[in-house]
Order: sequence, then structure tokens, then C-alpha cells
Amino acid sequence: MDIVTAQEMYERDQAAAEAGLAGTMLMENAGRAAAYDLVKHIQKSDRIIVWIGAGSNGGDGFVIARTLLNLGYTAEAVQVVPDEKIKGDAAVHKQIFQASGHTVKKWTDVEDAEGYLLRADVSIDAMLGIGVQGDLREPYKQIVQHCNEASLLRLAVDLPTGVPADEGVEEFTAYKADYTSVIEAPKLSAFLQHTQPWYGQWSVVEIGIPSQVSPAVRRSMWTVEDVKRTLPSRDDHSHKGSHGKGLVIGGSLLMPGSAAMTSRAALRSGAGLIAIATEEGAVPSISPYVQEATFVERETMELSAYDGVAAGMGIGRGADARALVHHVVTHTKGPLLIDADGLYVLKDFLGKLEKREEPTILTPHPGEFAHLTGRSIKDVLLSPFSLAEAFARRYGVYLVLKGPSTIITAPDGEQRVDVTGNSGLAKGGSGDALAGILLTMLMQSESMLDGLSSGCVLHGHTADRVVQQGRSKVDLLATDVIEGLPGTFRTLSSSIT
Ligand SMILES: NC(=O)C1=CN([C@@H]2O[C@H](COP(=O)(O)OP(=O)(O)OC[C@H]3O[C@@H](n4cnc5c(N)ncnc54)[C@H](OP(=O)(O)O)[C@@H]3O)[C@@H](O)[C@H]2O)[C@H](O)CC1
Ligand SMILES: [K+]
Repeated sequence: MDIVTAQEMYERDQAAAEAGLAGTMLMENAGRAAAYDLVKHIQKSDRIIVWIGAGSNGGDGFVIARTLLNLGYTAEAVQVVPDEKIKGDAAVHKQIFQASGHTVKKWTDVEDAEGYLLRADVSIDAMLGIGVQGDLREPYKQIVQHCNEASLLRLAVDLPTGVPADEGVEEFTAYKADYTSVIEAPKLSAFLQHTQPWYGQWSVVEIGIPSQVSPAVRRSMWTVEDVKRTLPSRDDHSHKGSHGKGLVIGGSLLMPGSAAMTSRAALRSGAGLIAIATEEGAVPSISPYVQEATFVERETMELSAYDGVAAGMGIGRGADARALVHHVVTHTKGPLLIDADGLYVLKDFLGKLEKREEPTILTPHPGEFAHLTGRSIKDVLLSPFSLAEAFARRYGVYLVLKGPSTIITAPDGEQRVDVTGNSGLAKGGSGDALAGILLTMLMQSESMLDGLSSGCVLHGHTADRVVQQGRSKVDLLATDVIEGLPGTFRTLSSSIT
């Protein structure tokens, strides 16, 4: 499913119009689809207010109110702007609403808003959508504040009023939705840390824009269904060499667990062979946890003897770690993933990545990405899509920017978003487990972007499954996720089990 900016959504509308789908038709489709989606959250006995604003979002509101009334719900359509503000397609649907025998109520002052809210159980926000610019003006601001304070169910159409569709906007006032029915495609703000909570839960309703006419968007969600579709199959006649021979360069005397978890996660994800290059003193702590792995010395490791290398977890941030990562970056010929401490020390010679011919994969969380880019964490969280794209293009890398919505960017700028996982993953060790899964995926997948995206979903989806099956978000450990992988593979593909 594509993820769009406001501009890309308008281009889609335009393309649909050129294909003969008039704006009023799209509005009818949008309003009806949203109404049928919203009623899943409404009881027949509920009293509903539909707040209608000046633009096409408001036009959707007239269609929604008419559809709800047709279905036998008790709904009032409340226009929050003067009549002359209702124009174009929205005016057509206002006319149809009135011709159907319904009355358009008006919002005139604050007492009105309070009165409406006192006698409502459900509020549907069809005030503003992707057209919002800058902070909310009156009367929207007051109505939004009243709605947010009232004890009722808050539903929204396309976007909660006031939430910007795009990234980069820090300050805004907005309607706090419990659930949002998103029109046609999710907008960037549905995935950003500071805007996503305003949506509540959300899902997307399809409004009939033919995909053939939609301008291509190189940004989409990657889900469990996509993993099922693309997961590498395991041939019955395969041998250990067929599934990838990986090297994990990580761990140290004080941080042995990281290399252990990365290696075990790689093996649990199906890697054929895993070798570990760590500090000699760390071997006794690591080996009982991954008996299947072999060990090699860092001084003599053969970086080109592997199908994939993952480096950096638990190596520390001192001069030795820096020299190690420099050596790995300049001598590894195959695909190379760098994580954790490796990213920290990489900062000084990022330019070397441009010279690599095989794929480089960097897996930062926002703090590590801020360090790599010299931006603040706040900037990274405000504009993760554009910063990730610029960085991936500049250094020619695959970037896995981790978070509640993980953004995976290819060197050509194509982006995927994984929304699986839960707050139980916000814990030491989660990144190590993910690095191991990704190491296997990068060795086995025909498409690097598909493989990395699937690796992220495997990790998050497993965390969700493990929490559903008895662990909680409080006690979930990275090792629980690693040991949950077999259950995930079992549910994903019959050819694997
Ligand atoms: N294919 C589709 O996606 C379809 C989407 N539809 C719906 O249409 C909206 C987008 O409609 P649009 O009219 O472009 O925009 P809005 O409805 O969000 O709002 C436009 C009005 O907003 C006023 N505005 C802008 N910023 C502010 C602000 N800060 N405070 C108050 N008012 C603001 C602006 O007023 P002006 O006075 O500035 O002109 C506009 O009047 C989309 O989200 C979907 O819900 C269609 O139904 C069909 C297909
Ligand atoms: K809205």
C-alpha cells in the first residue's frame, strides 16, 4: 500500500479526474466508503455529530451524514463555516443532502458547540483533511478543543483536523481521534512519532481511483502478506552453503551477549553457517548460547569468504573499534551490515561507503542516525522520510531507520515502512536480534530491499505474536523474540515446515 504526501494525493485525484472520475464521484465514493468503515465503531443507539468544514473533507462529511441517515443512524450534520465557504464538489453534496430531506445545522458560537457535544455520543470530524495549512484558525480551533475535552467517541475522516499530512511540522493544534478512516492512502503523518498518536487507530478505505492511472509513488507499507509473498523458499535438496555463510563481527568481554544474539537470530532465521569474530576472552560466554557457530580471530578473519557480514554490535566505541570498522568497511567485498557501536565509529569515515560496490546496510535508531547526520534527534523524528532518503542516496546505502514505524530506504530512494512490533522491543538486545535476522535476509533474498523489509517485519511480527501468546510488553526480551521466530516461520509458509 502506497504512502503519500498531500501533493501526491492531489496528483492522484487529478489523474482520476483525467480518467473520467469526476470530483463529485470520488467524493461520493470517499464518503460512502468512510461511512461504512466508521459504523463499525458506532452503535445504532448512538447520537452522532458530523462536523463539516470548508473544503472537500467537509464535502466527504455531507456524504457520510447522508449515508448514516440512510442507514437509520441518528446523525446531525453541522456546518462550521458560513454558507459562502462551501463551494465546488462540496456544494454539490450539500445540495444532495438537503434535497434528500435533511437539514444542515450551523455552528455559530461556543454555546452551540457545547450544546451539540452534550447531546452526542460520537463525533465525526470531517472538518479539514490534507488541505490544512499552518495552525488552526477559528472556528476550527475552538471546536477541536471542545471535542477533545468532551467524553465521546472521536472519529475522523482522512486526517484528524489540524494534523499536517506531511512531515516537518512541529507545532499544531489538532482533533484527538480515537479512530481515523483514511481516504485512499495513508499520509506521511500516520507514521511519525509526533503526529501518529492523533490518528488513534486507523485504516484505509479505497475510493475507486484506478491504480493504473495513479502516478507512481516509491514509498509503501510492507506487511506480513508481503513477507509471505516474497520469503525465499527452502529447497529440499539444499545444503548448508545454499543458505548463506555469514560473519558476525561483534561482542567484547563486557558485551558478549550482543554477538550471541545476532548470531543466534541469524541461525534461527535460516542462515546456513555463522562464524563469529569477537574478542578471545568473550568466546566462553558466547559459545554456549550458539553452539552451531564457529569462531574466527579478528586479526586473521577473511572478510571476503562470506556471503554477508554484520559488524558493530557490542564492540565498544574506542580507537580499537574504530580501526576494526575502518578495516571491515575497506576490505569487505560482499554485502555488509553495520549496526550499533559500529555506526558510532563509522561517522568519521562515512565517505568510504560511497566507494563500496556491494550493498552496505546501516541500521540506526533515531539517536544513531542523528549522530551520523549531525542533526538533532528532534529533527530526525520530525522528518525521517526525507532525511533517510537524502542520506541513502548520498552514501549509496540501504538505511534501516528503526522506530515504531521502521523506514527502510534503498540507495535509489525507494522506501518501505514496517509498522509491526510493540513497545516491548524498546529494550537492549532488540537491535542485535534484528541485525541477525537482516544478515540472513540479505544473504538469501533476490531483492535486497524486499529482504530487508521482510526482516524488519519478521522481527516486529514475532514480537507481537510472542506478546499475544503470553509474554507482556513489559517483560519481553530480545531472546524471547529470537526463540519466537520458529513459530512465525511456521505460520508464514507451508513450504518451510
Ligand atoms: N482522492 C482523495 O483523496 C479525495 C479526497 N477528498 C477529501 O478532500 C480532502 C482534501 O480537500 P481540500 O479541499 O483540498 O482540503 P481540506 O478539506 O483539508 O481543507 C481545505 C480548506 O481548509 C481551509 N484551511 C486550510 N488551513 C486552515 C487552517 N489552518 N485553519 C482553518 N482553515 C484552514 C482552507 O480555507 P481557506 O480559507 O484558507 O481557503 C480550505 O477551505 C481530503 O483530505 C479528503 O478528505 C475528496 O472527497 C475526494 C477524493
Ligand atoms: K478530518
